[in-house]
Amino acid sequence: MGSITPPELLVVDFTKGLKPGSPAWSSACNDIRRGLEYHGCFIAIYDKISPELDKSIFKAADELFDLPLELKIKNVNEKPYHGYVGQISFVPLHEGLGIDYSTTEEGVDSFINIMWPQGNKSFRETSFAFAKTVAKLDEMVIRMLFESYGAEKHSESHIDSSTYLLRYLKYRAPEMNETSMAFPSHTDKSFLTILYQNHVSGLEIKTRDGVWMNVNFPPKSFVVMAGDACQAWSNNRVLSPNHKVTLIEGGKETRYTIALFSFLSKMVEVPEEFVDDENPLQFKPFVHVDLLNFYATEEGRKSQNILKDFCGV
Ligand SMILES: O=C(O)CCC(=O)C(=O)O
Ligand SMILES: [Fe+2]
Repeated sequence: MGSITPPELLVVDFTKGLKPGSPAWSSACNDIRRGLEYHGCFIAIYDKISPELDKSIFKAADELFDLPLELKIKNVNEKPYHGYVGQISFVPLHEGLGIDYSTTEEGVDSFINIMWPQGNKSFRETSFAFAKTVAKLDEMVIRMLFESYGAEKHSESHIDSSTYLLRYLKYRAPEMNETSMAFPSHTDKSFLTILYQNHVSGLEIKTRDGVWMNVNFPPKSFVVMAGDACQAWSNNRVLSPNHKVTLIEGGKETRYTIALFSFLSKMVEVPEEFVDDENPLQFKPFVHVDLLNFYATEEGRKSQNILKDFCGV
């Protein structure tokens, strides 16, 4: 696919009220699919985050990371990479916390009960509103991606079985002589990941040609990225791209990213639409959290091709 990779990330504009069946809808479906196949991600222009919510989500991030470490480490989850991450010697700039089931009141409340037992109304409302709003974008992308593969009959049950992990991610500016590598190269284990950043850039993705590309977020934009589960679902058509975060050396500002990761509570399996004589089935059905559990093992972490090693036919 190398030679036909477009040099820039595709941009899909969701602000024009895409009507299902309209020519603009079909062309957006096509761009979503091309974006996820070529680069494994695309830029979504989506204006449903109001200026107030934009302000309050980064204020919420400040407030959260300012909590004492003893409290932050209480953000634990039996699912790997869902809770507190930080204090890692080779990733010194990074800290993250996760709210599982963030589009449900119970999910947000159980996080708040640990961090602020006395309650925190503004953090609660901000996190919940942000997660719900971005989950709507996730749903739209799923519908459009499935439709572009003629697999639309599977989108409703997929959306019904999606759960959303909201992660607050912080990368402090490097000090003198400190690494500017803020988060090492990896692929996400989610189905989709949707990223929203403050004004500090740093995300890079690796193209199919193996070239690292800086990602710039235009105003009101998100990066929608495929995770390994989406690559498996698509029988390897979609790319789950390697990506990393690098801060500018000498930069003084903190990068915040608010990320929404979608996971499936039903089996991840390749729909029959992807399989024929020319495209034999490549992956066995699997339980999504088992992919995370595999990645948490030494074998999984060392794997150069996690899908093949975990669920390859
Ligand atoms: O901060 C970012 O832009 C990327 C975060 C990321 O890749 C992750 O948490 O998986
Ligand atoms: Fe990631």
